[in-house]
Amino acid sequence: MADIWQSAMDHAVAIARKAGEVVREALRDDRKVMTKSSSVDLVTQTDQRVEQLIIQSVKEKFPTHKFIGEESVAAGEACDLTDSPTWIIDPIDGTTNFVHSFPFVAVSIGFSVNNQTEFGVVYSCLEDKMFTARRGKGAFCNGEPLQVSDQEDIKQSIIATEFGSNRDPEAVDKIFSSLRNILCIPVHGVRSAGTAAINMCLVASGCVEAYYEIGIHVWDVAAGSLIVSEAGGVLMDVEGGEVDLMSRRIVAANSRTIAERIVKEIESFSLPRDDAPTKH
Ligand SMILES: O=P([O-])([O-])O[C@@H]1[C@H](O)[C@H](O)[C@@H](O)[C@H](O)[C@H]1O
Ligand SMILES: [Mg+2]
Ligand SMILES: [Mg+2]
Repeated sequence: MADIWQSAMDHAVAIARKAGEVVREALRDDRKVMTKSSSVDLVTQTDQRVEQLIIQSVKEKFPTHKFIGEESVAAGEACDLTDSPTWIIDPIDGTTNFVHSFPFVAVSIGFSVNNQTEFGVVYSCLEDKMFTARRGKGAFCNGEPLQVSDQEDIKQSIIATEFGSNRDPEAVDKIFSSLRNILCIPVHGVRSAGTAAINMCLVASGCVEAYYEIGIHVWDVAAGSLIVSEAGGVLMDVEGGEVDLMSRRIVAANSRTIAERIVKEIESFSLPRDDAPTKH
């Protein structure tokens, strides 16, 4: 049977590549930096321009589809995930990297129907790596199949995490306490790419055993989650239950063993959900 979402996925790949060109060009120019929720939550005109480019081109081709876009939500639109086909867009994942020319920046596009992610596309613009996954059909990087690491020993593992843009001292204490616990297991190392989407693609590629973070948003991880699971990995909440993409927290790992081991060391906390009715 033909795959009914194949043309949407092809479109996502084409538009992510185009968006990546815009990002690469913008890196050559001066970047005017603005802030959103705090002085360290950055946004540029390129984030906004790329999001509009993606939304406009999808609207032309799929006029009934819905959107959750990082910059549209920042501008006051609702973050509602219904059963309708919905494109979940992070136009630049790694805006702080982009601002500083730190060379990991991604365009992330997830596509959800009936609350299930059907495909995910993460384009790592500066590495020119196109990560894709279609539900039930595997994950790929530039067309080559991806497979998570088979390392089950946490002491032989590299773990990725991020500090995010939360500077609330209580939250920062918990973030550092989790990091300390994990480092002292001890693990081989801890890494931060500066983008949730690329961290997840590193899990899918087998370069790091796990990635966890509290503070992400649905657009950071919608595409990456499918890429991880289709590469054979697992997703979990930081307290060990089922992952909830609206809950702002995630563990993505090569295996249940590594995910559960990390969960034991994380000092969890909660943030307002992305779909909280009072948030916007
Ligand atoms: O704002 P943005 O650059 O799209 O996304 C951020 C990046 O993925 C960062 O690595 C992560 O720590 C934050 O939690 C995200 O919000
Ligand atoms: Mg992001
Ligand atoms: Mg972004």
